[in-house]
Amino acid sequence: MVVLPAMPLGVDAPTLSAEVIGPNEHSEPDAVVLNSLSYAYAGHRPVLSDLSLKLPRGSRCLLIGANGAGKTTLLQILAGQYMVGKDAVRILNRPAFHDIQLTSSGELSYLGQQWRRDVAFAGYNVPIQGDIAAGKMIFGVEGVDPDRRQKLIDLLEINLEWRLNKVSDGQRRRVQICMGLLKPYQVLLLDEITVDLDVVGRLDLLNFFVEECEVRGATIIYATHIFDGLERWITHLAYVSEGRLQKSAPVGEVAELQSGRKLLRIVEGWLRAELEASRAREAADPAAKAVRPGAALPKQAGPLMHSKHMMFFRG
Ligand SMILES: Nc1ncnc2c1ncn2[C@@H]1O[C@H](COP(=O)(O)OP(=O)(O)OP(=O)(O)O)[C@@H](O)[C@H]1O
Repeated sequence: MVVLPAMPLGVDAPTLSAEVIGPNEHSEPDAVVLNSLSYAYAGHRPVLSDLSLKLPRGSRCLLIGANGAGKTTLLQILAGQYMVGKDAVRILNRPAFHDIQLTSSGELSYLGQQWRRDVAFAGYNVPIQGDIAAGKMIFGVEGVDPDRRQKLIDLLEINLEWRLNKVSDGQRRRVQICMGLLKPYQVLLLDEITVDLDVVGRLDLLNFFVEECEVRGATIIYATHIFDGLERWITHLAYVSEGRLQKSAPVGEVAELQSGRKLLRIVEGWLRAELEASRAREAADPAAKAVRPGAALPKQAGPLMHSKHMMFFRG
């Protein structure tokens, strides 16, 4: 079945002409599955508790939560950087941590905080502060489809002569994004990657992601605090609060999102309600602060530490 693409951001009419595929149109297993995932850092209370989620291929999921809610932690777990049970996190029906091929092949790509300092590509991190030409970095990646590479260079308006130690933050970020997208990933995890881009660059990139999902069936999870232009971009939403997934659903099933209100205002309402509830709880019982998700455990509370979860980190 052919499904018309979502209307690209910033333009008035659909521009994709290729045959496209929407979420749920594939017979393959879900691209991302969480089964009662819980996670605690060493010496801390669980930051994530009992998270379950299913994202079909082709979906674009917005990951929402207040500062410290656990978005980065969740993306890093999905990226296979922390060891969790083989069934707790399945990417393309494979265990995220244990199946090293997922990242080394580029099928699973994570553009996150470490990546904002370096370039993470197919599991390797390359420092990006040196006096290197953008073209040398981009063309240095082997096994890349030349058409895809040129498309990304054009899309991101990259000048191949740029010296990476002498460009602006936004220009450097464009090169990083290009590097991260060169291989045709199946699952892409984005942690606040568009903060430095100007509005046109950001909207063009978001439209490119729509095409990636609808034409290739790629799946994207995007954690951000910038909601401009995302109302028509997202297909699914996941809201993390108090260590749990408070909402996770296709956008069509989230009543507030059908109201026509700006996403910014809707999320503001959720986060303000969360903050007020937390303040009220802690005013009634000051000890509640000590049991917040992710709070440090008292030193003598060794038996509570979930140390078997925390011994392995793949940076
Ligand atoms: N290495 C660590 N050791 C212990 N606690 C950590 C570690 N990294 C993060 N945390 C804690 O885990 C919680 C979740 O952090 P995380 O970075 O995942 O949140 P976030 O939702 O991405 O926040 P933000 O929106 O500010 O980026 C926070 O309380 C944080 O202090």
